[in-house]
Formats: sequence, C-alpha cells, structure tokens
Amino acid sequence: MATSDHQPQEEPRAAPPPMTVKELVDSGAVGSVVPPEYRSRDQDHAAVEVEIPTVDFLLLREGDDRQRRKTIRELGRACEEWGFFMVVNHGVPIGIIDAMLDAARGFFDLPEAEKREYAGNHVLDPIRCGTSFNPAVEDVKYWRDYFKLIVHPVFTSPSKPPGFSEALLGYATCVRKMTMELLRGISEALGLEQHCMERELDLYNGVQLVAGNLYPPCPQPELAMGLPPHSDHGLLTVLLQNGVGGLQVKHGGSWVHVRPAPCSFLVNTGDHMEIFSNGRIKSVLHRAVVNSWATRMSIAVVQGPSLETCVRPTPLLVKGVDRRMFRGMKYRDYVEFQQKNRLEEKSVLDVLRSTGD
Ligand SMILES: O=C(O)CCC(=O)C(=O)O
Ligand SMILES: [Fe+2]
Repeated sequence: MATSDHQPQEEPRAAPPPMTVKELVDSGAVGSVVPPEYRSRDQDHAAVEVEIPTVDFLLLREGDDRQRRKTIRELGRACEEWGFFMVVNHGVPIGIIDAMLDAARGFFDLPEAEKREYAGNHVLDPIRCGTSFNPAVEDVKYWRDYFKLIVHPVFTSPSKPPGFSEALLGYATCVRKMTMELLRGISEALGLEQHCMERELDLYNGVQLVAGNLYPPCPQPELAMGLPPHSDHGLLTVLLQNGVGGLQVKHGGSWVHVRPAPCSFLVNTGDHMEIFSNGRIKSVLHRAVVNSWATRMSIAVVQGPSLETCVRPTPLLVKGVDRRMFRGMKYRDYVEFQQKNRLEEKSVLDVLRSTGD
C-alpha cells in the first residue's frame, strides 16, 4: 500500500531506557519467572562453608612490635593464600557505616527518572549508575543495579538524595585511611619498605571508587546471577553488605560462601595488586548470587593507583630467577579496557600476562 506524501511523518521515538532490576521487580513485571535476558549460562551456584582469614586491624595499627609483626605475617598469608580476608576491630564508627548504607538505599529508592540523570556514559565519568555490568556487550544481563562514584583524588557525589554526599564523604574517608594502612602492611609482608606501594603507584592521587550494588529479590535465583565470576581492577576492594549474604569467593578450586562477622569489612585483592607484586599476590575471583526473599545491598570501595600511573611489577620483586609476569599498562587504559569487555573471570589481566622475557 502506498503512503500519502501529505501524511505528517511521525517523529522517530527514542528507544525507552532499559528498566532497572528494581523497577522490573517493583512494577510487578517479573511475576514468578526470570526474564530470558537475565538467565545466566552458569547455573551452578554451589558453594562450600570454610573459615576465611581474619585480620585484626587494631593490632596492625596500635599493637606492640611483636603483635604488629604477627599481624603483618597473617595479612601477607591471607593475601597470598586467599586474596581475601575479613577485617575486624577496624575502628570505623557504626554510625558512619549505617549512614552510608542508608544513603545508598535512598539513592536506589529515588524515582527512576531522577536516577537516570546520573547514568553517565563513560567508565571514568565521576558519577554513573545503571543495571548489570555493561549491557552493550553482554548477551546475558546480571540481576544487579549499581551506582559508581569516583571520590578521590577529586570528591564527587550526586546531590540527591539529601544527606547522601555527607554520608559518602564520611565513609570514603574512613575506608581510605584503613585501606592505606592495609597497603602499608601488605608492602611490609612482601618484604618491601612500608611506603613503597604508595610511592611507586602514586596513591596520593590514587583513584577511590565507591560502587553501590542493589540485588532485589529474584523469583528464580538459581537461574540468574548478581555478578559473574570476576576480579576487581584495583589494588584492594573493601566490601560492606547490608546483612544479606550472597558473595562467594574462589578458593582452592571451590566457591566459598562468605559469612562476615557482625561489624566487619571484607577485603579482596585486585588485578593491580597481582601486577605490582609480580604475581606473588593474586587477584581473587568472586561472584554475587541472588536470593528470592530479601534485597541485598553491598558497597564496594575500590582503591587503585592514580589514573596516569603505568603499573608494572615492582623491580624489587623481579629479581634473580623470577621473570617479569606482566607487561605494564596505564591504570586509566586498564579500566577503560575492562569496561569495553564482558566481565569474564580474569580475561583483562590475562591480556597483560607476559609469555617470555
Ligand atoms: O556484592 C558483592 O558482594 C560483590 C560486589 C562486587 O564484586 C563488585 O562490586 O565488584
Ligand atoms: Fe567485584
């Protein structure tokens, strides 16, 4: 059928923005079945219960010489054998932790249109939010909404909801102090001078990224995944959750359920720790599974080098018969490269692995 030239042409409509998982659940659109685009290829979520290493932060910071040395040895062992540990006695006030969790919940509860103003479009935009990891390159979406905020070296925060930025600043400052102390301890455990990592990786200008993750209840949790097996790009990630479990870490070939002690932080090693330490410390694979009964929330604070630092194994750990395990890359390029790809185990780090030298 021919169309009349005189008919007003309809304006092409912009595609509606994809629904967040929260919107999907709140609107009742999911019902009892997970939409096909969220069905994970990996549907084996089995995990074992094993005690995870614990680091007593008070002994690291204020212990006498013997206690400090013992704690540094334990910290080193946790990093080398697990890439994962729980920090107790960290001294971060509970009020600051609760304020951060409340603020994050407040952000996710904003009307969808207001959250969308913060969507961003580049991985290094200081404020971003969205769903899954990178839907542009994924054939399966993850059951997760997120915000990601770069809070150091320049502090940035959404202006909504009220009080968010104060809570974020308080939390990020405390976590950064603790992380720097842990990094000094890890430097010592590696046999380096305690400020070595700070100096070589320009941590005074280091990137601190605060990611909030929301995993609403899922009608068929065995079919979906909150986040797939991956390693984080930074040096260390400090993770806090809202009392609902779901994190699993890979240890000794098995997935391990993580059940943190009350008021503790979980810490995992990232790819830049593996590069800097020339593979002595590996970044740990972890994933987030979802459940059908409660909304899970986590706050992951990633501490990385400065964006312009070209990170390579420290020459101090490439000695004698050890060969250089990774070639160097600017942290900025690494983060951009990871975001352009699917989140898939350690596929980005593998690109930097040296085969000869
Ligand atoms: O929610 C979790 O437990 C894990 C979050 C995570 O791995 C991440 O944000 O990179
Ligand atoms: Fe992670």
